[in-house]
Amino acid sequence: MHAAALLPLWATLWRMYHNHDALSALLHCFYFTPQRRKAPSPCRAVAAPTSSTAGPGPAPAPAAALPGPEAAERRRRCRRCRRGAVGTDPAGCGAAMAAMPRVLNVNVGVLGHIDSGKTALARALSTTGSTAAFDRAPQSRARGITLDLGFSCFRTALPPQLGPGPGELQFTLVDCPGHASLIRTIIGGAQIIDLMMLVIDVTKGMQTQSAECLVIGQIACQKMVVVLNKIDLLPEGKRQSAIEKMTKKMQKTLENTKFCGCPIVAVAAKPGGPEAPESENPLGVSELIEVLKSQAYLPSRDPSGNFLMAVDHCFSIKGQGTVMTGTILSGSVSLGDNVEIPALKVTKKVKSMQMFHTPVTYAMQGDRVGICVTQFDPKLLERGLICTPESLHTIHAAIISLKKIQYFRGALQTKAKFHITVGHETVMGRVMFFSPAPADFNEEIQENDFDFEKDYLYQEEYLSKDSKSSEENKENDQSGEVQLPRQQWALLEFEKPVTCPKLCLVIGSKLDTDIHANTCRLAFHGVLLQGMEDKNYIETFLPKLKVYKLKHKEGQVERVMDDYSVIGRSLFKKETNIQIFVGLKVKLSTGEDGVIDSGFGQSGKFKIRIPDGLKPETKTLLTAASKKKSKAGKGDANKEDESSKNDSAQPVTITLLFKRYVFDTQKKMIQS
Ligand SMILES: Nc1nc2c(ncn2[C@@H]2O[C@H](COP(=O)(O)OP(=O)(O)OP(=O)(O)O)[C@@H](O)[C@H]2O)c(=O)[nH]1
Ligand SMILES: [Mg+2]
Repeated sequence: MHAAALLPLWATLWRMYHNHDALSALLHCFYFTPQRRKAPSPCRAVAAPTSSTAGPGPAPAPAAALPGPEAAERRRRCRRCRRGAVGTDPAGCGAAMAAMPRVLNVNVGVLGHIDSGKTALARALSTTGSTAAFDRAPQSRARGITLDLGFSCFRTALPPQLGPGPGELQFTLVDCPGHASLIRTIIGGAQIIDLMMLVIDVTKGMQTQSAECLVIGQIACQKMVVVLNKIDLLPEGKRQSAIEKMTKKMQKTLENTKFCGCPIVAVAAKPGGPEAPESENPLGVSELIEVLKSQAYLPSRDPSGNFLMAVDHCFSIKGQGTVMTGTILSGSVSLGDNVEIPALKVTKKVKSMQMFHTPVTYAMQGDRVGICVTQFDPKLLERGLICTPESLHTIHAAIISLKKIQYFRGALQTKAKFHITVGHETVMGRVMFFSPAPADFNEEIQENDFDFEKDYLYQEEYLSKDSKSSEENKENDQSGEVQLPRQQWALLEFEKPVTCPKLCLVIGSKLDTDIHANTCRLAFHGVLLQGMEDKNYIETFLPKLKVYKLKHKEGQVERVMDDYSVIGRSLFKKETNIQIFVGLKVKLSTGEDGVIDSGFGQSGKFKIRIPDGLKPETKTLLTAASKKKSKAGKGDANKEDESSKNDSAQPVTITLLFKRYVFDTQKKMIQS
């Protein structure tokens, strides 16, 4: 056909390209299933999420139903992706995107004990690696271990569970270090993954850091695949039976975890070890890829909220600017947006972006993206967070909701210091644990809120089945059962301020424990509910926190004064200012209610008023005791003192109960 004859057709297609509805109509004819073909124009009614990043969460509202600015924003985004950025559909134009070859991205963490072969496995699986992947950094090479997160990827065809249509699935592998001292980096890595591979050296089985990685996975990750590596080291004749034995062992280990029943795959990522030639083919890798495909899911992604990205690499490109690569943890980012580097208090405009080596104008939660800015020295930021300006807060203290990690052997005691990972930073911090008031032990868990109106009970230690106060509680409980609250909290006070998003993950650990001790260093995990930005939070913020200690004092009735008053002792010290206790209610062991009336004498004794009067039997009891005492004391002045010191000699005890709020500057005593 003559080229000139093609011109009208080309002009039509060009017009269609600039007319969203017409283009989708054309694409529908080629690609869509009958059900989808019925979908209305994508700009007016948004189809179910279909992009690389949209998840199975609630379907977005039709743009028409949205308030003015939001609908306008949708249309604006639609125009952008129509320009052809593959896999960048920001939930605005689902139908058009569904027709394009999609690239779905799933982030897979590679975690495990040191030397289990994580990097070898990442290398065996990947087709592309970032500059720092596969231990290419000089420091890593010199030490022969992974020192930082390494990123690499490979692509496969879309597995059936990820929907119909043309497309590819990209697995981004996040190779974590295994060395115990690098656990902070491992925690950071685990927070950006959707799926975890726990690499186990098949000749060794679970090791200390495999267990720690499993704990981190339980906290931060939804799905897991166990990879038994180095099967080439098993004697060929016994290989299969050894693999089966280890598989059973692992199944048992995982029985009580959320990964119970997860797939277990045997491989040799680098048969023959370091000296073997590169040409030696890994074993079991294609089976592993099939298992990974079967486990892949569309993680729930949300473009709303503030933009936050974990930057793992920063470099300059001559003539372009500085590129920061990383994973978007929340929200979304568009060309021209301002982003802040909070650690440096610097704000820059996004000049260009790339995803999967393709220029894009928009990216959202879960995407791996390179963001280019100008006039920024890459040496200033090797790793860290970037975000919507002023969306992160720098805090000196925080209230978190927390749970003890069951494998942590020590007690969690108030005033103890822990290494606290808040989001992506780790600092030392002191903790104070508190629980609901006993009447509220069974209250529903408040996931993302903290109620400052309520009263909370101070705890010397986190309450668990084996904690000291639980033991006491068990003794006092008639059924002998430990009563534990459904939710507990802690106040964290940091040694230096940390910058973090709201509601971020918090992990408390004892990283100073000997790394050769076979013990879990991770102590608790939780969610940050309230950060305190004011440096003077002790004066300005803490008084709002109504955590109380329950004070319990006991003394004895010394003698009866009259039908409506008794003298008490042994409740206060000689030097106590009894005046501040005047008016507080007490209870006698014989059942009468009393009120502290005044001090009595100089030795800490006091007078109690009994508004309803003493019972006759109490009077008899006390009079008999006084007679006995005075008989015993006759002729020996010291003996009265002796007997008054002997508590069991006194038949009637006095109990004083009151609350004192820990952060009340006036130290008021409160009784209900
Ligand atoms: N024989 C054999 N050796 C392997 C295999 N996979 C890894 N290795 C060797 O095990 C050693 C450790 O491998 P790496 O991949 O660096 O282990 P790693 O888990 O990444 O180590 P860290 O990141 O430092 O914790 C290297 O000498 C590898 O060559 C395997 O399948 N078979
Ligand atoms: Mg490694």
